[in-house]
Amino acid sequence: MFIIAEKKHVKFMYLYLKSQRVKLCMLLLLIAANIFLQIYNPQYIKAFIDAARADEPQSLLYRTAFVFLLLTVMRQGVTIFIQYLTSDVTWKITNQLRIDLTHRCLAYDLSFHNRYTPGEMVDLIDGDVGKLNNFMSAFALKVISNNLLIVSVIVVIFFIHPLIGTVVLLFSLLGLYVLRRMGNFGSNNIRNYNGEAAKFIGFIDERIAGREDIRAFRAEEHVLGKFYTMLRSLYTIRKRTGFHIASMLNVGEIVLALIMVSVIFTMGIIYLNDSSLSLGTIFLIYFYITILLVPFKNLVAEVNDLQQVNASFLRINELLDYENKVPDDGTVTMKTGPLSVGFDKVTFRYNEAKPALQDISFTIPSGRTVGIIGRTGSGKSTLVKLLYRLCDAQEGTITVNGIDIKQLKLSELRSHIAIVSQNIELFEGTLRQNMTMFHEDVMDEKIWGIMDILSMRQWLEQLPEGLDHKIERDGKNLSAGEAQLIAFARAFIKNPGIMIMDEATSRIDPLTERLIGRAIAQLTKDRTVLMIAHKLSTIQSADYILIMSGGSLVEFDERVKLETNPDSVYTSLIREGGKELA
Ligand SMILES: Nc1ncnc2c1ncn2[C@@H]1O[C@H](COP(=O)(O)OP(=O)(O)OP(=O)(O)O)[C@@H](O)[C@H]1O
Repeated sequence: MFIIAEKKHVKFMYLYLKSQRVKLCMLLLLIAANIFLQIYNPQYIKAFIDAARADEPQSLLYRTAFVFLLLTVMRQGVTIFIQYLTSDVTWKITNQLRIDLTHRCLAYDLSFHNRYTPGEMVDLIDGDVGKLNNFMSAFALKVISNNLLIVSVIVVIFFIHPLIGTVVLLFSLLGLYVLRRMGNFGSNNIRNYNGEAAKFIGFIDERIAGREDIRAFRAEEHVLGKFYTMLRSLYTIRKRTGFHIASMLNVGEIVLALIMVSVIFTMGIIYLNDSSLSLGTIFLIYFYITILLVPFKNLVAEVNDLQQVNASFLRINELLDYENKVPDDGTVTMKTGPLSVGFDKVTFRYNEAKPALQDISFTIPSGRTVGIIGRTGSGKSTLVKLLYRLCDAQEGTITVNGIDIKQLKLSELRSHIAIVSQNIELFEGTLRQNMTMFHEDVMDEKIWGIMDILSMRQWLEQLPEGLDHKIERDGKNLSAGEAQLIAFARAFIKNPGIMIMDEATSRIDPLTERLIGRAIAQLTKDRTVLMIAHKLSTIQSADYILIMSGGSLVEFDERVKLETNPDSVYTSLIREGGKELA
């Protein structure tokens, strides 16, 4: 009845609290000891006052005062230990939650990533979990202690004087009822605020990442205008929320004041006058009621915290409950080496709009290279996204080595595929870590061998720290071409059965492109390769040609056959001198 936390929070926390049950039991024992000391200690004040009024020997007074002090110090010791244990447990739990959320963000499909910007995800994993951490740290100390303390104090007052106990109980119930009602009221406001705040962070994140284009195309005015509009909307919601919190705190204070006035000043004076209670006992009741006021005030503040945390809970739950459209329930494994790839009547839509891919069917035999061409937006990248299951097709089947890719565990499928694209992501770390993607078991000799194939030895040798060369965040201290060569090195190290090259040489100058032509030939040897290209010259030695247009497959056949067929789209492209397709 007194507990203000909601059932779903308790259930959610239980899932994470389970792993810390031993420490939690210790925590509960310590809280009980703390409350016992808090309730028991004032008895020595009563004993002291009554002994002083009864002219008891001074030694008894000293002894009573000493025990009171000793118990007070003990209580402080227990409180410090509770605080230590609480933060230890909550950090462990919330760190686990952070790991779970990050893991899910990485695992979720493309439509999830369409919905959340990176900034929003950061705000959720860091901001919302941080709020949860603060709440959970306070939970043991405030919610559990306060509720237990309220119950204990009321029970003790009841034993001292049943009528005063009943009045205190009634006021407490009224106060808690009001708090509960108000608690449900504000969480929508706070949820709105948090959602808008996350969007705002996402907006700043995106615009700062694009600062070079913003400056180059003089879009500062638009950015500042949007910044201002978003801040205004945040301010309006915050003002509404602030008013709600302030009014709630005031109502709490009024209820508390009512208890004070009616119980202590009225009833206390009456019973003192008719001598049915001693001064020590009246002081004891006064002391207990002042103890009671503290948890009450805390609970008022807690309702506010709880609203904040309720909104965070909702957002975290939304992320945890997201139905991943790429379920990872396959079990089949595959041999290593080149693997055939088949699409059978595949249709895929990103949203309700026109399908990005429609009724696509083709088979690439293992170890062969297919050059994929088509105009911008024709669906080439979507094709490969489906192959490594960034999203799943709504219709049709995709197979690798004759196995439906949904029957393979995601990690198994992806371990057989490497991608070299024009947008390589580099991470803060060493060159070695960026090439091996943090796999520490890759030997340096292997990396140097790959550098030779990519004609990068000279470049690497002139770096003072060699493979330990520090790459700055986003690879800022590398040129776009160097970054792309690192992407090639990654693919060589992974040594996959299927290679995807999405405009892989677009950022490399023609001389380097020629130099690494040999490397590409080696990289594509004994593998199945899907090579997306905008230039016909890039795919002139491919085994197969696949031409896309508006999400449909226009042509798929062996290159040699298409070249000798005067009616093929491929030959017409060559005839038109269509070296550039996009
Ligand atoms: N994440 C996404 N959400 C919604 N629609 C998308 C998404 N990615 C691509 N599309 C749409 O799907 C269609 C095919 O896009 P896709 O990126 O596959 O084309 P592409 O042939 O690879 O183009 P390009 O040569 O420019 O890279 C386009 O109309 C595009 O607008």
